Amino acid sequence: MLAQSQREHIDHVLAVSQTGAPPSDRIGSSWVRCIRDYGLDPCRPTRAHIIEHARLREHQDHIEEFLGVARTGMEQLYKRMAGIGYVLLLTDAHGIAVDFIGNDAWARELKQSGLYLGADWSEARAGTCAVGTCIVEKTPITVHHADHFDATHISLTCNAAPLFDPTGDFLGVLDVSALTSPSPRDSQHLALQMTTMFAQMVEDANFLRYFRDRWVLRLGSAWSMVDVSGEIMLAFDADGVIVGTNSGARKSLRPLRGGNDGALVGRTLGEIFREGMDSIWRIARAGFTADRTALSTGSGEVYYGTVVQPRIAPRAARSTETEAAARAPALERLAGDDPQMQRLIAQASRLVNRPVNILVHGETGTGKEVLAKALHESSERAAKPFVAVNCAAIPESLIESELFGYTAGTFTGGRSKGMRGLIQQADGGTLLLDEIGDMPLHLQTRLLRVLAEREILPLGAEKPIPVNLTVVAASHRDLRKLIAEGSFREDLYYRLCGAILYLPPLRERRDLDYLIERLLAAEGSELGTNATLDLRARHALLDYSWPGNVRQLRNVLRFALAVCDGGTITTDDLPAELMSADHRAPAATEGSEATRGEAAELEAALRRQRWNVTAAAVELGIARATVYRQMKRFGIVPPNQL
Ligand SMILES: Nc1ncnc2c1ncn2[C@@H]1O[C@H](COP(=O)(O)OP(=O)(O)OP(=O)(O)O)[C@@H](O)[C@H]1O
Repeated sequence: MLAQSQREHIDHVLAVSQTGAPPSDRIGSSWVRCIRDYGLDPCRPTRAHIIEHARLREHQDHIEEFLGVARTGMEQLYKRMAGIGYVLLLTDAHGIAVDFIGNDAWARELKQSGLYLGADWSEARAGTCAVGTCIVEKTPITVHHADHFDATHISLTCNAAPLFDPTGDFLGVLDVSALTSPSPRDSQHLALQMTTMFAQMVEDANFLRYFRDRWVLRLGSAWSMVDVSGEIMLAFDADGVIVGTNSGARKSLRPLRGGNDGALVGRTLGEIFREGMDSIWRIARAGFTADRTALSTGSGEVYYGTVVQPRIAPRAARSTETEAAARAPALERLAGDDPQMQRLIAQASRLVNRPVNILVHGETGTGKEVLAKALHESSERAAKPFVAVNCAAIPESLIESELFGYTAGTFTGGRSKGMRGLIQQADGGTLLLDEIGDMPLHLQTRLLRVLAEREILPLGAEKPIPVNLTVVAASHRDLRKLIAEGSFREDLYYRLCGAILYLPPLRERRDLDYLIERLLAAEGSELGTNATLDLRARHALLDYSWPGNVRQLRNVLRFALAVCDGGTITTDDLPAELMSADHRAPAATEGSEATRGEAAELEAALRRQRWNVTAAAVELGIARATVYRQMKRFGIVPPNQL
């Protein structure tokens, strides 16, 4: 039976929803959304929905590392709010309560009202509520008593503030709620302020954890408060380039020149503050005890700054000349005179021997493994092992034992003896995890532990074994997209990408000539022959769009060297594909985009099927002959034939 107050509430919601609400009325707009967009019916009040334990675990797993940081903040906040009857919820971006602190004495009532672990407070499920509406609006909000859409919730009062991750992506919501409260909305003013303040503190703690290997410039408008509550935080590298910003920085800072787009990452601190980099290094050197230096922005704001030092100090900033001298030959050899590659080599040189994990991103065949190897060879770990694991090539059922190893007796039959896993084999050196996007979710969790704890537990073992390695992960897929789809763990992504290196596709490189010469010499010496290209053949190579990137170029040259007559490669020695107008480099827009997609899809299927052409043909639903034809067209060669 509905109470009189609930019936009146339903009539009110229906009336507002029919007349509509101005956009400035966040509660009314949400009511309209509930009916029009989510098809919720105010006449059918529904109890809070608590998801089952296994699903809750999945939601928690996705933001495991963040949960640890948030918990500390929540405990501090709870100490202040418990005495006045509030409980705390932390939800993920979907509105699922992944952490909760409340008074056990009211556990039953809290669970019934949905102020509990596992409750689904998305707007689409629960109607207008602090968490759900905060997720839509992305600003702090109080949803008090009859502001709620669903008549079941009108005795609750809830205050919510959004949480963003260090790259500015929405992460979840901090919520402070009570089962009962005084009627005036104003009674919630302080609770909302506290919620917003602690959300900011949790976000900033997460930011400092994430950028613990970087310098972080903290700024505040009050001189004496900067150390304890820097409102603005900017993480930067040895060149003063901004690599991360907190919400405060994104809200308040703009570049001195060149626009209002607010994008700060990638710019230097000198482009934001009038004082330039020298002042900032002075603050960094001075440490906590010395005077804070004032920094002013383009809009005339003055902030006081302090610099948080990296956990392990990266090398000090270097001038461009010493930088060039410091470049390692193994990295230098990767490219000729191409601006994108030169930038990448400079960036990679700075990463050598730094305690950061590196993520290499690039299309298939662009040289991700070659780059990882060059990083390894340039490092002080060069004499130690370099182990490359292709996560897409190992069948899912074997990845775990291959990576982590197993003790004797774990398996029977051929594998009864026990084996050191690939991670352990890379101990002291570098582990390349190629096609990391293909790693199954449950192994991502185990890998995360290896990276966090620096130890592994082989299958069947009782005690973990310490490991010391540099991890380079590589992918041709957009990992952020995989995170959004739920197939890649966000916390693992953050662990892996201490730095991201983007390898350009071959069609964008201006050093094709250099690569042709290098590969021709390398392949020639391997085949015990040498040959030069005639003019037409060289033009054909230079004009082609190379959907299979450097790998395809290498295969084409190897083939040409093997078949050419009399030490000269002519167009007759090149695949017909290179002469077709479809693949001329200037036309490398939409058409070749599709072609590259095809090449990548074909290669991925072949890897999944361990280069069994028949199985790949079945998977793709095409004839075997077509697979062979396309392999030839894209220059895809099985590893054992390279
Ligand atoms: N800079 C380079 N110089 C010489 N050869 C290169 C270079 N980059 C790539 N190659 C050659 O191209 C081929 C593909 O390189 P690699 O395996 O590193 O690419 P990848 O991006 O890791 O490919 P995938 O995405 O398929 O794993 C290899 O045969 C490699 O030797």
